[in-house]
Amino acid sequence: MTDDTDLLPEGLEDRLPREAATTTRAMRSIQDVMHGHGYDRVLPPMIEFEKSLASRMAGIQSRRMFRFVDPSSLRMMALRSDFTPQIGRIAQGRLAGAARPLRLMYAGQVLTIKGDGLDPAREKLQCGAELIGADNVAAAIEILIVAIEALQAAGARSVSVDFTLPDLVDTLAAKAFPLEPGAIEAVRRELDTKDAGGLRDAGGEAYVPLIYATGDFDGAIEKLAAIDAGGALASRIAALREIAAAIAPTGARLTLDPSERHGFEYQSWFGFTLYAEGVRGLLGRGGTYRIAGANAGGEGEVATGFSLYPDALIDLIAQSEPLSDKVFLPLGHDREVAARLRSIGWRTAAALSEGDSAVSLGCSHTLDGGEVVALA
Ligand SMILES: N[C@@H](Cc1c[nH]c[nH+]1)C(=O)O
Repeated sequence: MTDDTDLLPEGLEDRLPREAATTTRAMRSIQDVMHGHGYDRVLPPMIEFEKSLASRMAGIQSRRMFRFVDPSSLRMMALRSDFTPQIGRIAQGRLAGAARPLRLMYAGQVLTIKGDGLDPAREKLQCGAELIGADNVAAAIEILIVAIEALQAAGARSVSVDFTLPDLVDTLAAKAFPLEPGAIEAVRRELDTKDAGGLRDAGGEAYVPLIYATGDFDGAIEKLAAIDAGGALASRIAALREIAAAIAPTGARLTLDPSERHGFEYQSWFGFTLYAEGVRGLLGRGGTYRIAGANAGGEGEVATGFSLYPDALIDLIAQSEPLSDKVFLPLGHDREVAARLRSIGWRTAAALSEGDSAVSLGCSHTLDGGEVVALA
């Protein structure tokens, strides 16, 4: 019998021991990589003022955040839907005086009111790293290498990286391919759907070749370079080539979709999406951006970072990860021997009554006269 009190709302779920064990292992592997590259972990709260989450970077929408009035302060609060604005707040707040570049990392859960596209999950694991004070090619290369290594350490196979230029339309519209102010949104929309006819109708004829500059990086970047935008894209193309060459040794497959902007709410000149073989949907996203703050100047402080969303990867690999061994401790066992076993890495499960056995407690081994013996 299941009654209402046993149900969870749509898009929320429990992870049972097997998946939870893989979650712990994968999150640890990811954090070990970020930590190894010099990133320090910070732990922001789950909830904060809506304003500070939504105003830190241009383009953030609080529409998808769970929001409510704080009964105590009577101010509008929100549950975090993304760690990055919180890291920005910390970097611009208590760590405003810390030396730059500042390397911070985070891991935890984020929540949104609605799932994203085909993915109904409203709560997700998110972990990532932010490099604050730099948004140049060197920063982009470091961030990408850390992200790819972290995914590989978590167990992802055949990682692929899709590059994008999040502010491409703004850059081109500024001079090379001018657009009526009212046409910019329409051109962005038609580029999203890759509709050449719609683009022409919206007055964006010059933007049509962008639709075809997609696919495998080497071919697509040639096509992008062939678009004569009066030099407006030259430095970006050179930067993308440099980044691609630098991350080639990771073995990740590279693609380019210069006008892709889904999920890139606040990124600036450089953005990327991460995928892996067998994993449905994206595994991560990142890029360059600016953080607003009283000390950051009118333009904001530059930064580069990435976020991983490892849930789908965990679901894929949990079934094939061996459960760790466990030693059954019979009634009356020697507690010192058991403590010594744990200190060298064994897990133990002790009998509480005569009825408990190695099998009923799910053990792989048993302690027999001071010796660890594998169950037949
Ligand atoms: N937080 C962004 C990715 C990102 C991190 N840093 C810069 N961009 C996201 O989840 O989409």
